[in-house]
Amino acid sequence: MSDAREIEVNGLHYTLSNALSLSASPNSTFHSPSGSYMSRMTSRPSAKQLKPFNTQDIKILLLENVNVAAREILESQGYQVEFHKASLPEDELIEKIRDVHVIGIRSKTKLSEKVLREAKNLLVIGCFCIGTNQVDLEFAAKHGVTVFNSPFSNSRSVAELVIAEIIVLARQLGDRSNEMHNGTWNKVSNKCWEIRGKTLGIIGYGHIGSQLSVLSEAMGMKVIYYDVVPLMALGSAKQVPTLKDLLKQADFVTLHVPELPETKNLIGAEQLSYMKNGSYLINASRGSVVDIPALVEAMRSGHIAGAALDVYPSEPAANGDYFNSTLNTWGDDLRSLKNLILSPHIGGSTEEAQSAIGVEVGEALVRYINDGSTIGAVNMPEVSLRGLTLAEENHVRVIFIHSNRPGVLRQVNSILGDHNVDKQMSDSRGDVAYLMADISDVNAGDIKSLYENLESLSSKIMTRVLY
Ligand SMILES: NC(=O)C1=CN([C@@H]2O[C@H](COP(=O)(O)OP(=O)(O)OC[C@H]3O[C@@H](n4cnc5c(N)ncnc54)[C@H](O)[C@@H]3O)[C@@H](O)[C@H]2O)C=CC1
Ligand SMILES: O=C(O)C(=O)COP(=O)(O)O
Repeated sequence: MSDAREIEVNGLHYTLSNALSLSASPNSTFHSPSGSYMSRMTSRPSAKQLKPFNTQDIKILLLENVNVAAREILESQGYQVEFHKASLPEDELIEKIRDVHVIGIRSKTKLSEKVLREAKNLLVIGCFCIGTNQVDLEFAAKHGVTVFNSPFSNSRSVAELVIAEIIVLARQLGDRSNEMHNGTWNKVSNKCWEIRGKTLGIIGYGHIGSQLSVLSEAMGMKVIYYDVVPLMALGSAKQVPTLKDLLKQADFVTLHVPELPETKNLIGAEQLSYMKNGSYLINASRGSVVDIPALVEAMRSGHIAGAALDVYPSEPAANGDYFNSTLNTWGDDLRSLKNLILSPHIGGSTEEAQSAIGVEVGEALVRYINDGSTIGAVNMPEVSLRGLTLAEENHVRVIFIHSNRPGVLRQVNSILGDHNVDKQMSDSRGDVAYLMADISDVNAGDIKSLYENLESLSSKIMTRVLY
């Protein structure tokens, strides 16, 4: 087209001629992944695929062996995807994050303020896991960077691991297996128990805790739980009013809380002392939740008969010979204990969980990049508009992320007001607001001025124009 011009937005070359040419003939590399739940929910035969910019330009960095399902979804959109098996050291991460529009991580990569400050082109973060404690969510939101996670796709895998650990601890199976590997036959029943009729105390009755509740009752356990909010008991489980009540009654205590300032060392020497003599502790939540030196003492004294740890205050960034005393000073103390199961943060590491997470977060990223939808975001208001249709030519979708303060909508509407505003939705979360508007009668030249006028508002955090 004769009026083809380029502007640069977040380091992306934005070809204005596409605004008109794309509505009739969507780019062949630009389609929703087939089988997508959301696309089945939202697409109509005449739905128009919005195009934010030249998709070849979208640079995505995937770390920590994010599942191949996600890579396929992102590559099928024409985005440039760089994949790494491990997490990156901070200096390398900073170097790489400067250049990318999207980053996909799991639980290891720390996206701190220091790292995010360098991420000048970043639009969106995908946490291909449940936990989002590794990301400075507030800093990201204040800089217009939306964060998605997968809230429950690995919950079942964690619950199943914990079921296995309860039985392995009750039967001292880890020790017996180690002995056999070393050539020792040691047939004992002393302090080996059935789990039937024993009490499981679940701390944190969310997605994982409640799933575990159902599974453990099916095996004949009694379930009590403690949570900071009142929650409906599943089956015959009972919520107890205090953590101390739970610790005093449970034979097995298992932790399923997020990493928060309030959950740091939630289980320390005092809490361990409330636990029943000969009881067991399981932690597959976050390493910061248990005071490990206190646990070592409680196990050495025999007060705690066994424990399973899947998570640690410091975890290696990659697989290999790294779980040594340089990483955690108490490493050797742990290794010397009997009936202690140590696993390398594998609670969510199953084929089923990883591929489901890959699809879920991969699709959320595509919807955000292409349509601006924040449904499922953990740090932004959730906003979405129905898609544009092919019949709606010369329409653009404007996304304006801004400081949540009085008067902004009036200013935005006076900028959009020269066009017909077909749909508009806005919502806020704390200090940040997210506005989406579909406007019609927009020609290629208008896009640049729309963009520039919105960018000039002092409330602006980020402007995107999709067309
Ligand atoms: N080991 C692994 O591979 C995995 C570990 N996780 C960890 O498990 C955690 C829990 O996961 P979900 O069950 O999906 O989370 P969730 O958000 O569904 O449930 C967490 C529950 O903990 C409760 N809670 C928060 N603070 C509490 C406190 N101080 N005391 C008692 N209860 C409190 C909340 O009210 C909520 O009901 C995640 O945040 C993540 O850190 C999650 C997946 C895999
Ligand atoms: O989902 C979570 O929060 C987990 O802890 C699992 O993390 P991972 O994907 O194994 O790094």
